[in-house]
Amino acid sequence: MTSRTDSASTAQPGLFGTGPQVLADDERGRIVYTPEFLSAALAQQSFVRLLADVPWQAERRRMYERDVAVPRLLASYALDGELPAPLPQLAQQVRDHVGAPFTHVGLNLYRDGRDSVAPHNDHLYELRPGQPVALLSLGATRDMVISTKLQPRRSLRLPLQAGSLLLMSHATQLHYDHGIPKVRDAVGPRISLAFRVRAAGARQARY
Ligand SMILES: O=C(O)CCC(=O)C(=O)O
Ligand SMILES: [Fe+2]
Repeated sequence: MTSRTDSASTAQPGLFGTGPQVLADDERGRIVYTPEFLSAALAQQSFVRLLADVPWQAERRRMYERDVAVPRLLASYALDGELPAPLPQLAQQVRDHVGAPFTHVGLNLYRDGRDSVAPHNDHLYELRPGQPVALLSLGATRDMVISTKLQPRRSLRLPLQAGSLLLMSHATQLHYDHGIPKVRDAVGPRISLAFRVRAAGARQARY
């Protein structure tokens, strides 16, 4: 059995264009990357405002019977409540583009290359069945690794650029893990916005 690591740039000849790039589209789900979803100016302004204005929280989680610091800062909002600028505008733009009734946004702040998110799928009990997750990236480019859970193995390493939107269908949360690995090289801060349709009665999202 061979294991294949596609660099998205070799797998997708059109990656350097600005239109949507379909990275996967089969029974294991659909993954679409849109590099310049936001204008460079809106991406930069949004990054600066959110970095300054969001009440970023450090959290600890219980893992393997130990309390460990989550290696990034977090915030989350219900989209029908009070939101710091420019979240309402960004949420509307994502909703209009994707056509999904997003209810919540989870924000991640990766302060530098030591911050990360371990490979995971988003918690299914918090997602309305059939609805996608949309990730908007701001600030420094960080790679996301997206790998199938089972054979046949497929793994993508995708640089998530400022202003890009990554759309993952609901099925991808069943069949793939995604994560942002730590990097050794100096890298500036990055913010991601994860738009989700919360299942009725779901408690606070963790991923
Ligand atoms: O920062 C990202 O782009 C990914 C974040 C993520 O996977 C999550 O919040 O569940
Ligand atoms: Fe996630």
